[in-house]
Amino acid sequence: MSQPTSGGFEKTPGWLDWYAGPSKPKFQLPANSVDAHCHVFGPGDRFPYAPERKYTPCDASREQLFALRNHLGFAKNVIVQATCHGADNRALLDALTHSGNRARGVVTVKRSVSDEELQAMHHAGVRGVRFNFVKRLVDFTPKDELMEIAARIAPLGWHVVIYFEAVDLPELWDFFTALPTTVVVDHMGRPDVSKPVDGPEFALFLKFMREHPNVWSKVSCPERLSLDGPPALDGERAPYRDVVPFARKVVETFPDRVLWGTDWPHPNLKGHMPDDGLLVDFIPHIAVTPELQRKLLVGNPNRLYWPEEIEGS
Ligand SMILES: O=C(O)/C=C(\CC(=O)C(=O)O)C(=O)O
Repeated sequence: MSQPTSGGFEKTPGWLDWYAGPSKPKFQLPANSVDAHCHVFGPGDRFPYAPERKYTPCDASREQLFALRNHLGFAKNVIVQATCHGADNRALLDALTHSGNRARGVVTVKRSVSDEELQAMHHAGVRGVRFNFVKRLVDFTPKDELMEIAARIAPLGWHVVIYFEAVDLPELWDFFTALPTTVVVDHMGRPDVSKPVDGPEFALFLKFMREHPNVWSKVSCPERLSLDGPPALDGERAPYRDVVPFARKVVETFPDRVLWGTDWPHPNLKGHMPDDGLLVDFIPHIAVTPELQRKLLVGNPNRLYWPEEIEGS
């Protein structure tokens, strides 16, 4: 079924819509599990896509996200601002305020954001800002602007989410290691999984995490990182084998600093659109014991995004 893009927008040619009718996962998520990386897109007629965007997606509303959450068995979501909405966080904030305290957010802001706006975002459930360094997705923002934003959100107890590709880590190292907050890396810093897991490129990423205890990683997006699949489709029980050693290494080396998310609605995939139920079934391949699974899906995300519930318990 083709998904619409409302508001007079036209999807980027070749756009793959999110997968309607995902399977029910066989892996039963532990109680209070968090999908810690997902997005909402529009709908374009209510929340227009940003003029500076590099792609136009199909709509993916909060109602559809929350239906997927319930279908897969997650209790909560962390909604991350995607670049197609630029620094206009209204779709995300609308989703948070309609989540019944079951969603937190990570926004994109400019240095012109006011303290009052930051406070209002905090009240809505925002707990982080995202700095995106993937060149096909964003125009360059000067590092001094980003550092200024990091300094302003630090007193709110927020963290910084960073998105970059593995080859760019050396150049970004000094900036990342100077950030004054918890730092959460999207998708393990996008390793090139054709390279060895014990080779120098991934060793640098592991060193980044080992030497900086404030750095966390999402071990998400095997469907984005995999080079030879097979895709999580048509009941495939062992997808994305080439990503498993990388994600397992991070989960087992840093069990208290890893997060997992679906990345629904999976922007910019080219080859296939995964069945999100089968993506959940990927989790036990990378977190192989119940204890690792509980940390990845429950303990870590709740500590970062809902600490008040843990303190109050
Ligand atoms: O969904 C993701 O995490 C990855 C994205 C999209 C994105 O980050 C964005 O648009 O902000 C990608 O690699 O195209």
